[in-house]
Amino acid sequence: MTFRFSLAVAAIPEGLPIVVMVTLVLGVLRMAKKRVIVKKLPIVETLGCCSVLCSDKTGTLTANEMTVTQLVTSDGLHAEVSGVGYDGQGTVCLLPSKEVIKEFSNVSVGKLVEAGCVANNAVIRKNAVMGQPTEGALMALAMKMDLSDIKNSYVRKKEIPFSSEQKWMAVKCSLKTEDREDIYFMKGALEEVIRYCTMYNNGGIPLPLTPQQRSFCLQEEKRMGSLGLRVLALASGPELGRLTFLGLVGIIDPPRVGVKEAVQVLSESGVSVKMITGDALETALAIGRNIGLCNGKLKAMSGEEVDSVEKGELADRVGKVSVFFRTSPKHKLKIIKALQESGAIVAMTGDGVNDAVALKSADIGIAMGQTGTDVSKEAANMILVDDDFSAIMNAVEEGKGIFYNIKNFVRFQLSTSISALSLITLSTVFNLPSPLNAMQILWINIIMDGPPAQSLGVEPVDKDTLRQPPRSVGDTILSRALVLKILMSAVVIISGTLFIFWKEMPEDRASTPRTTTMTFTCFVFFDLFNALTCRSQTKLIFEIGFLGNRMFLYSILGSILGQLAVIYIPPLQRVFQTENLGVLDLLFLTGLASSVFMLSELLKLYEKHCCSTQRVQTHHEDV
Ligand SMILES: Nc1ncnc2c1ncn2[C@@H]1O[C@H](COP(=O)(O)OP(=O)(O)OP(=O)(O)O)[C@@H](O)[C@H]1O
Ligand SMILES: [Mn+2]
Repeated sequence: MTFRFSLAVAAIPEGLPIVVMVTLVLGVLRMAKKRVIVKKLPIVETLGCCSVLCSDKTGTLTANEMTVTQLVTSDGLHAEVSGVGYDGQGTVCLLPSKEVIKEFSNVSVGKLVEAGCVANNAVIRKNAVMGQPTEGALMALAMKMDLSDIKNSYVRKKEIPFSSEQKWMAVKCSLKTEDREDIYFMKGALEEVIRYCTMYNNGGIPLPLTPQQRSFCLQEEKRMGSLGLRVLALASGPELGRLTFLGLVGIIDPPRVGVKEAVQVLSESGVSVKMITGDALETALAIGRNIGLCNGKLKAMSGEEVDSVEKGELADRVGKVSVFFRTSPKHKLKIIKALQESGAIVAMTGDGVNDAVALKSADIGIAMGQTGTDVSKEAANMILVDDDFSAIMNAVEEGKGIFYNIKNFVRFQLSTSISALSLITLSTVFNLPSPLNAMQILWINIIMDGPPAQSLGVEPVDKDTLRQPPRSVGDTILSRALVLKILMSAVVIISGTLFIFWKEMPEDRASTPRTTTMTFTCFVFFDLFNALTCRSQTKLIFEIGFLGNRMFLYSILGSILGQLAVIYIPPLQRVFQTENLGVLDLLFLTGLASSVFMLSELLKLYEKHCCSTQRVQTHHEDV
């Protein structure tokens, strides 16, 4: 009865859920050290399957530190703006004359900057922006022209707030001093703003907006956009739909440091990075090239196009596109859904309220800890504490590593339990005395589920594994190759142990303490050698190093000492029904048990050799 019971205990891999849990938790802790907060445990593992990373541009790929660097008025004056930051240092110079402009010394530039300052909700205090950085940049521009106080000479009567769908905002004001009619100030994407305009400003005098004038504006917008600038159009007038177009400002927003490298590493490890932005085509392309998206071979798609394409067809097309521009939150969601439909596991990074829906529906939603909005952090299941985009790379590697470690663990555990089970089944079937007694099986079970097994879960994972392409979600842990390897190890362990059992069996076929002690120790040694080779699926022990996993060393050492205690300490001898073994016995058992290790290492060598010749062959075919 006890025997059957211990058998059942041994056969159930109780350690599996624990090791999965422990491995995931340790992964989460390691990621926290790299400044990534994971809100749900299983996300860590999902990261290893991530094949597409969609990213919002502003604030994620770029620093969200916006500065106006140039402007064009509707009557064709160009000016450049110097100085960064929000302390009002810097000047606005007309080109090409380099004439410095202050206040309304140039009416057209003055009106343009005034509109940007009045249609604005940002406040600059102590050299820092409170509000949207885009608006902060326009405030800083006004400060450079000594125009920032002009906002106070108006009373605001109404605001039509900005939204990502609408892509513009406007305010309705009247001058405090005079009792004149109301005036609207509007800012936003050029194609939206210009729809509300009938006139354009020419040196302070409104003239009808001709098609030539429109095309001039579009051309200027493209020119600024291709420099990677975010372009905003400005207008003012007595009524929406009867506005006077004032001009364009170009706002620079530098890419974050390390983004370019991170994009490259991610692409090399099989994660394709895509940008989804609300900005215009040229801006998106310029930034995309700048950060090395898709090696500069960019294919773009607009939000409108996303809407117009049939649902099924969209899934086929989104995979090839790497830049989505002029998108609204609705489009972001559609793109994510289409990518998922095409079989991709999608991660999405974003910082804004407008990214929240997409973050929620992506398989992995990633928010920015410093600059991100609370809504985006709430919707995400992972947060980059320092807004460091390259931390995603570490997180993906962590995800791959964890799957790999769990696989090693499963291999070890299954081969042990299959061996123990078969040994006992065989001896029962052939009516032999039991090779292991109940206590011994329980001891084996402790090794199988306990420290040596658990420490496989914390094996440091080598770079080669991490650079492998993301696995598909359909991949099972127990692939055919793995099952074969497990069976092979089991066969070696069973035959070795049975051999010892047979060799140590006295003539009368009644097993003595020496028989079981030898068999028992043999099995335990086999198990420890098996654990050693299970530390890696592909690498030889010399490549990963004997000392690479400290936890593993300690637990193996502990197991060996434990085993010796069980054999040599009298009270334990009584419990385990063991007796002293000679040094030669131990050496012999060690030699025999190492065979399972040798065999599996040889198999790794062979596989390596095969792989490399195969690679050479395919390489030749490529040529
Ligand atoms: N405060 C604002 N007022 C008026 N228009 C704005 C403002 N902020 C942005 N825009 C316009 O709306 C467009 C979309 O901005 P939005 O912030 O929605 O982009 P997004 O989708 O978050 O993309 P990304 O963060 O990648 O730039 C911008 O290209 C710009 O033309
Ligand atoms: Mn954004």
